[in-house]
Amino acid sequence: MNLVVDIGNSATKIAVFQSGELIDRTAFATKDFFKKFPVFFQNHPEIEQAILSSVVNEVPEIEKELQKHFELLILDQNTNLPFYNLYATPETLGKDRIALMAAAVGKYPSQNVLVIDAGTCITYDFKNDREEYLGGAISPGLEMRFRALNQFTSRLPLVRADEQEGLIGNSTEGSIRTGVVAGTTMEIEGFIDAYLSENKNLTVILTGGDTQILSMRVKNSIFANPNFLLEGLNCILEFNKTQ
Ligand SMILES: Nc1ncnc2c1ncn2[C@@H]1O[C@H](COP(=O)(O)OP(=O)(O)O)[C@@H](O)[C@H]1O
Ligand SMILES: CC(C)(COP(=O)(O)O)[C@@H](O)C(=O)NCCC(=O)O
Repeated sequence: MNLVVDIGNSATKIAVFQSGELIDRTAFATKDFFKKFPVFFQNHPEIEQAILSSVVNEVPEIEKELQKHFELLILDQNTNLPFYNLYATPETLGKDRIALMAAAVGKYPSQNVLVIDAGTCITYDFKNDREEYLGGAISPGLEMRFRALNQFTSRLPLVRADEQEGLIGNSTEGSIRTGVVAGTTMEIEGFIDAYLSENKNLTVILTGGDTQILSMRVKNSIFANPNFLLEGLNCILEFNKTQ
């Protein structure tokens, strides 16, 4: 059994995989790790190996805690990967983006794949049918857009996404929701259309904390999979067992 740990900028996600299948997962604020992890671990004493991916700066205490219990692979720029990394600055590439590309290779080998991760930021990552990772894009996530409008103005309230928003917002809150949620949806559709125009056979995955709200709105054909990153971490762990 494998444990995978993904520390993002908003939340920590942990999951257990058995024979390639995700059998349990949980998510919590990273500051609660030492409260939440022991409870989760108690239910899975069979875990032997673990992988950790983090995009936040300091997690030595979490690393130590995991190393106490498991053989731990810390994902970094030197980890063996099942794809060719052509990013110009691999040393600064987010570990979460590496995991997403590993999932793309593991689940869609020999295909062009665009992975859109709607988390704190929205990342776009592309690998081609020769298993080459080329890069993509980084833009602000939904929560970040809502908070930026509130923080950088005097009069705009902090708004949250709601069930739906129209094309024409007819109130301050409605206008913000349209700008943020419909605007992000159009951004995503625009990126997908642009990638499609250059890559005829393209598989598109949407993942991250805002998968649900955005997958309901995006018109293009996509696979919504909120666990894609966790699955990629498991692929990397398995890949390194066989090296
Ligand atoms: N209950 C929730 N708590 C925090 N964020 C949430 C929640 N539900 C949805 N979200 C959205 O999910 C995003 C975080 O997604 P996630 O994939 O966990 O991000 P990260 O990997 O960057 O930590 C937030 O920016 C927010 O828009
Ligand atoms: C772009 C990110 C902040 C996304 O983080 P997330 O929204 O998943 O928490 C992260 O992948 C990161 O810190 N990247 C480093 C820069 C790069 O990938 O080039």
